[in-house]
Amino acid sequence: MEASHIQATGSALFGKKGRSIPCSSPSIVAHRCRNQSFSKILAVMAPSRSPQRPTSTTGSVKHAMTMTEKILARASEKTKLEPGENIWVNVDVLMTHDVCGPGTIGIFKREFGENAKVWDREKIVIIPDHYIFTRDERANRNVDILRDFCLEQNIKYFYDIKDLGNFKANPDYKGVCHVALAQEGHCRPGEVLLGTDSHTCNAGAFGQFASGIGNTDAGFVMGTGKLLLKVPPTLRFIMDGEMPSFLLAKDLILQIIGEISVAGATYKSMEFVGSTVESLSMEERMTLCNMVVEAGGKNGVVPADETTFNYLEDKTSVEYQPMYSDENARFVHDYKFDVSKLEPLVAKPHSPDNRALARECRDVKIDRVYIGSCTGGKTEDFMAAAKIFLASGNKVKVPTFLVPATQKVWMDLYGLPVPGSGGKTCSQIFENAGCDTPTSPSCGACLGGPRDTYARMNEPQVCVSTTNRNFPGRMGHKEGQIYLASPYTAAASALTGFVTDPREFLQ
Ligand SMILES: CC(C)[C@H](C(=O)O)[C@@H](O)C(=O)O
Repeated sequence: MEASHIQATGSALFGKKGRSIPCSSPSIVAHRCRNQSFSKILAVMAPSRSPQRPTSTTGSVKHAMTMTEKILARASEKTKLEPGENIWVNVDVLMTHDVCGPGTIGIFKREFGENAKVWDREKIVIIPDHYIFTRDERANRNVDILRDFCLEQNIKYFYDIKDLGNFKANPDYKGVCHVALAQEGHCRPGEVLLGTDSHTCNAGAFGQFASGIGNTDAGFVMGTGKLLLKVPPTLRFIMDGEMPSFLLAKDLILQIIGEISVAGATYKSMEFVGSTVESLSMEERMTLCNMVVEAGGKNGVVPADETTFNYLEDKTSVEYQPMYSDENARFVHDYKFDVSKLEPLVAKPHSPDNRALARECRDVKIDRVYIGSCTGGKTEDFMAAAKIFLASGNKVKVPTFLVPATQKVWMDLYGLPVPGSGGKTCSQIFENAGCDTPTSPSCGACLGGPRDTYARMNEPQVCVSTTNRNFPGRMGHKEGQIYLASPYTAAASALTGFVTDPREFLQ
């Protein structure tokens, strides 16, 4: 098979329990390596910036490729390809949710027939998450349509919710699809994940090619497992320098989008490298990749490393093969950042590239704070907010809404001790600070939703939010004003009632 050339020197297979199998000759080496320790193999494999690291290359090294190109080459059974080429890609995972699932299913049935079977019942992941806790009948019906379809097709991964009154009574229910995909082990290096949601790019944090697609494309994938894709050229973002204690990945991506604009990466891959990126946790890498689409990017990728493999260790038993850019791969442009010099940022209304320093917006009086969504509703996002509340010891001055992304995040808020708090959980710290009680996990008011959605902006208010978009009307009211910010900045702003630089509380 042509694709085996891509697996040459320095690439590796990872499988059950995180074992890596360098595959310069896959079958032979896989066997030989079984006795090596995990850490020893990683020393050869992990994409450290040391010059000794062998880059993964194509069979011939004559045709250097970026990691995105390599993933797409493998998925299209080619040895090489060029940006701009149209290729048929074999999809590893297709994700859909309650907003786009019914449309996708409708197209699948129309094009393939009422009695057609999906291409692979184990590769389709269906996650109700958007408009869940609402009395809106059409929204409720969307979830029913997903349930009927999953039953009919015997879909293996359907994270259902039936009891809307108590999310905990639904053990299968997860919450926000992008976070659930990661937590449930569907994000794997070297694979192709397509989803009917623009923030599907979130999974690029795992070194996966992950991109949002429309319902028509998704209907086609559902029937065939394939999609015609144009190979994107790659922009590289090199982030070096020690990350100051008052910054989070949200600041990094707001910095980038402010730099290149909301159209700056249109139909391009964004590859994030550098010592700062390597130092980020998986959740922080997700925040970085999640907002790639806000710069127009087709996908974002972080090279998989020990942090990735450790995260995946207890989450998947599927074998995967990380891909890494060749040393002489072609990048359209390199953007370099000294992260040690950056400051906390916000994106002012009404565009994610309307960048400003948080400290320069101290005169902006706010009405509320929202912490949640695929971008800013993960466990570490809440831990960060709790750190600020703990440091201040004061109460919030504006209503502060907390929407955990998933059921697991919700449990973490009630179960994990916040470092340096003497054993307090996030939920206790939030209660002491006077925040609203963390609500049921879902996309919540990130994109407005039906009028009865928790924390929806039904008035023309000003909100500091850890979400991803601040377009007019995004969180409800069309005259609402949204300042996108990190969880640090959001918590600091909640404490003062103005847009606030978190250094006011962290130093
Ligand atoms: C509903 C869905 C199609 C949409 C998206 O694709 O991004 C939503 O998740 C959003 O964040 O705006």
